[in-house]
Amino acid sequence: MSIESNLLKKERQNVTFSVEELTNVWDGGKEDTEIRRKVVKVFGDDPVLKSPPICTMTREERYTEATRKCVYIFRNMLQKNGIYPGSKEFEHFWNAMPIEYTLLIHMGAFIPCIMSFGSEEQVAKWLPLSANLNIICTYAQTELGHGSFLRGLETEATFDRETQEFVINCPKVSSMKWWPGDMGLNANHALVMANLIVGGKKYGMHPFMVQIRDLSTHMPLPGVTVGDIGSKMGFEAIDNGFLYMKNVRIPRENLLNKNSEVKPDGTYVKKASDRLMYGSMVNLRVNLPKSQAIDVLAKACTIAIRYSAVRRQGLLNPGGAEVAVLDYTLQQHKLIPQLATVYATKFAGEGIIKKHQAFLQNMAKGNISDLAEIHALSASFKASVSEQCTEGVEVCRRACGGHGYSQASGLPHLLSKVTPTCTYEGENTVLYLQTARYLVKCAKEKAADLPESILFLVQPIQNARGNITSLDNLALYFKNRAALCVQAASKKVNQMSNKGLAMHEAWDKSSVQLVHATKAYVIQYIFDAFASFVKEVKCSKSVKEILEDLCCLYGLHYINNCSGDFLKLGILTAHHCNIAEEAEIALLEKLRPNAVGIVDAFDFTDSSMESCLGAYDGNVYERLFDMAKLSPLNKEPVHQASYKYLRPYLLEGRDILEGAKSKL
Ligand SMILES: CCC/C=C/C(=O)SCCNC(=O)CCNC(=O)[C@H](O)C(C)(C)COP(=O)([O-])OP(=O)([O-])OC[C@H]1O[C@@H](n2cnc3c(N)ncnc32)[C@H](O)[C@@H]1OP(=O)([O-])[O-]
Ligand SMILES: Cc1cc2nc3c(=O)[nH]c(=O)nc-3n(C[C@H](O)[C@H](O)[C@H](O)COP(=O)(O)OP(=O)(O)OC[C@H]3O[C@@H](n4cnc5c(N)ncnc54)[C@H](O)[C@@H]3O)c2cc1C
Repeated sequence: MSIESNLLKKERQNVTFSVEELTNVWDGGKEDTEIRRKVVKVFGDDPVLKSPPICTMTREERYTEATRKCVYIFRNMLQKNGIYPGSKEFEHFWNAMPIEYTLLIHMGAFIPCIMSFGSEEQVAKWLPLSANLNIICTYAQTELGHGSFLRGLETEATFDRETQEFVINCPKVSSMKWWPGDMGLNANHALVMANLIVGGKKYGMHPFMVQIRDLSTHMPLPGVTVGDIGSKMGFEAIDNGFLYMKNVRIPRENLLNKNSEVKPDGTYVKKASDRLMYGSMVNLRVNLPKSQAIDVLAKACTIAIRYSAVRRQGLLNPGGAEVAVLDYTLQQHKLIPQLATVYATKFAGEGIIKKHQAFLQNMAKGNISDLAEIHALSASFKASVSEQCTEGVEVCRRACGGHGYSQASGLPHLLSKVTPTCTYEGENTVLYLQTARYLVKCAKEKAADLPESILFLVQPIQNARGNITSLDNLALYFKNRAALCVQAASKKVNQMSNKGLAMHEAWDKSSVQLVHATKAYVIQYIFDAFASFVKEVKCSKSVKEILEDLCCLYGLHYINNCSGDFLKLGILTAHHCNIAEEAEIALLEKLRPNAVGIVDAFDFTDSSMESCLGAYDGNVYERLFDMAKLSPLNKEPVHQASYKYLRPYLLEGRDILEGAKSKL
């Protein structure tokens, strides 16, 4: 056993709580852990799902492998193993997916969209086809020229009464669809968001099913230009695409018409609120953060903490032995708060998923009164989580020194996976501003008219009592700060408008404060949700203590990073800030011996991380060397390029050196 493996073994011997129990808490119960492990094993044992490490493949190979595996999973594997929609196993299969997969937009965005936008007949037609991969469909909303401002989308769907068809057109280059996943190469259909035009009148954005490729040859249909947008910062396996449509005709029935319809005579019938058009985005903002951001940070923490426990560099005691870098307070200060972020966002996110499910049930009964709240909450939650996780993964990557820059560490892949979560599903700034609109409105309401999650905005500020680092007091500081920030931002909008600025100008001039206030609001939500979870969760004392410490650390780390704000608003004094700083450092020291145990509790398999630094056995140096040997550049002992371009000069060098030798 290598020295490094031994070091990790010792770390595990010193853990003071049951790792298995924390895994159960993380999964939502013992039964869930068992089911997740069963599904992960099915995937892990299947030889068809084996591929070379992603860092040894070209983009084309990665796309090909990811598509091959996905088709196998969705057409054969799930069925063969009884993993059906609605089953507990099905809930866990995304956790077990290979490190790269395609068809996420088809399965994760298009299918929910067809359910929320399609009539019963349309769902009956398209759902079985898409579930069986008989059609592959993308969600084509963003255009080259517009992504955030949806009213600016340019693609048109004009009703032709004569032929009972819609004619789909991208009038300009900037109007072509750009970015949708699965669109460039795999999709033969697109759910196109286009401006509906009937009899010269514009009705705004509507969803249309458009066939873009021939079903037998897979060639683009007449009027369709489609392809891959090229290499990006990450997402190498995914065929994010462009789609340029010129006079593409589709039948009238292809307008997804659950919420609105065009009758054969051209009458437009609106059946539900326009806002429901945005429902698909709320769905993704609620559901994607866990798999695309929180789990990604959890993996980065696993890699960085295991590696930091075996990486020895420098001395803590003069004359003593070299120490693991995790023993430095500064390394703990970088990494352990990231663990707290993983826990806080995961459990807060679960609360939002539940709220969204309740909203969907009410919506099915025709009640959408909670839409504004769930939109505001999901928009700011997605923005905050994506930001926190992206920053966290980069902290983890840099905390691994030089090896963190190597693809073999797995960290660059995780960083490039999490970074676009700040952009897709709504650019973060734009989403914060959406929530700000809601908060400013709520701040003017009476308590009786507000949902519980927002009541604190209009209630009197309460003073903290007792230990300033108790979870109750921390929750109070976050609430007070959010309330004061929202009030200050609203006041600024009003002052600007009272000075004679038009409302949109007043809004723009106050937007820095508005976004700041929204961030304060969503952090208080996340902290409060995590603290409530920690209080209520049923588990042993030792696991509870870990969760309480992580929750407290989440709060203190945040407060210490923006203590100026708490001081400025009069919520904390300089004395409080000093106590908070010392309390954070004490918590780091307390959590340090359990850090490896806490990441072990995430229970990631080595194959789900593909990291030489983060594998369970800690054998980092052998793994790095083995991976380097697999580099395609090392296939031959002499690379053709060095031989071809360098050899003439090397020969000169040889002659000079040998000449010098003969003169000696
Ligand atoms: C794996 C990767 C997958 C990636 C996939 C993608 O990226 S797919 C592409 C992802 N792309 C994006 O995510 C694009 C991001 N852009 C957008 O979502 C919208 O264009 C916008 C919301 C920014 C503005 O839209 P706008 O200018 O048309 O609207 P407005 O500001 O005038 O507001 C009108 C009213 O509607 C309300 N309302 C708005 N949204 C929602 C909602 N979801 N629910 C409920 N309500 C909502 C809003 O609060 C306001 O209410 P108020 O105050 O009047 O009572
Ligand atoms: C990996 C990836 C996958 C994607 N997948 C899909 C997909 O499957 N389907 C799909 O339809 N789209 C997809 N997209 C597109 C994505 O949804 C858009 O890129 C996103 O909505 C942002 O829009 P934009 O690119 O137009 O940015 P812009 O809106 O042009 O943003 C540029 C800058 O302007 C700022 N800005 C914009 N509006 C305002 C405002 N009102 N106030 C202040 N600042 C503002 C933004 O904050 C940002 O700093 C994907 C994108 C990526 C990166």
